[in-house]
Amino acid sequence: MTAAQVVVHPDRSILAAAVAARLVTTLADAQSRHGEVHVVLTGGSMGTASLEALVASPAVAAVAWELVHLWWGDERFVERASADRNAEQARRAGLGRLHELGLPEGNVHELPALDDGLDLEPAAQRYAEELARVAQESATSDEDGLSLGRPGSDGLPAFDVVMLGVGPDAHVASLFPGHASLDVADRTVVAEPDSPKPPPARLSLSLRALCTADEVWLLVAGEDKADAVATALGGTDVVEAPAAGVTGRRRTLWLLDEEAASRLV
Ligand SMILES: O=C1O[C@H](COP(=O)(O)O)[C@@H](O)[C@H](O)[C@H]1O
Repeated sequence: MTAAQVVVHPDRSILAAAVAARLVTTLADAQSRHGEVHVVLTGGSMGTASLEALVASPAVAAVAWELVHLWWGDERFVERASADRNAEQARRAGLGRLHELGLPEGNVHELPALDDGLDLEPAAQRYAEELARVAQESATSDEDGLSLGRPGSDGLPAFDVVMLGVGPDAHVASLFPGHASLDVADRTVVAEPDSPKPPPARLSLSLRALCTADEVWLLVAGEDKADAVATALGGTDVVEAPAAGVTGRRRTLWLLDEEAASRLV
């Protein structure tokens, strides 16, 4: 477990630009060490704003997008084309630009949607299988004995960066305060049938899965999140503030705007 580091930016648009710049640098750096990289995206206000800033930045072309895999930390279990879906919001934020730069369609790993014809639990299982399949492939050597990427652990690819938004109730991904999904330690993907924030049916990476990343970045802007930030960083229990329980193996970064940081002491 790593101690949290806090970086505060003046406002949400500078925060989004700073996240985009940090992502480009972190991925280019990671690629110089091990080629293939795995990033977990977040939905929500800051996830979308950061993606918009990323695709608008000339520096985005510094990443070898053909070697990037994108995952989602959580998803709303609604129809694929619904504007409620984090993946659809990412498409609307300009994900297509990354495909123009070489990101293969097959490297964008969306969580299952309602119209895939699965119930919630089997849908969670299907994403767990997708994670395990790609983890296995990444660890496999080609004919020259070179592996494409790094071996992951426990059915997961080696996540370089996990990005997470934080709700006003201190939820992350679709892990909500007091919910049973927080206790799941034996699965990488959990089903949440009763989210207090609509829509109710959701899928989420488990807390254990999120914490396998090299770097976890919590992206938070706005005065309405100030209490959640202060509570999570103040040492509150994970059951009360799920955001308090997510840490990266090498780094845990809280990237805030001044409003979100306003109640930190
Ligand atoms: O429901 C969700 O909420 C969080 C935070 O969203 P925000 O709009 O309040 O920033 C988000 O990170 C998560 O992915 C999403 O499903």
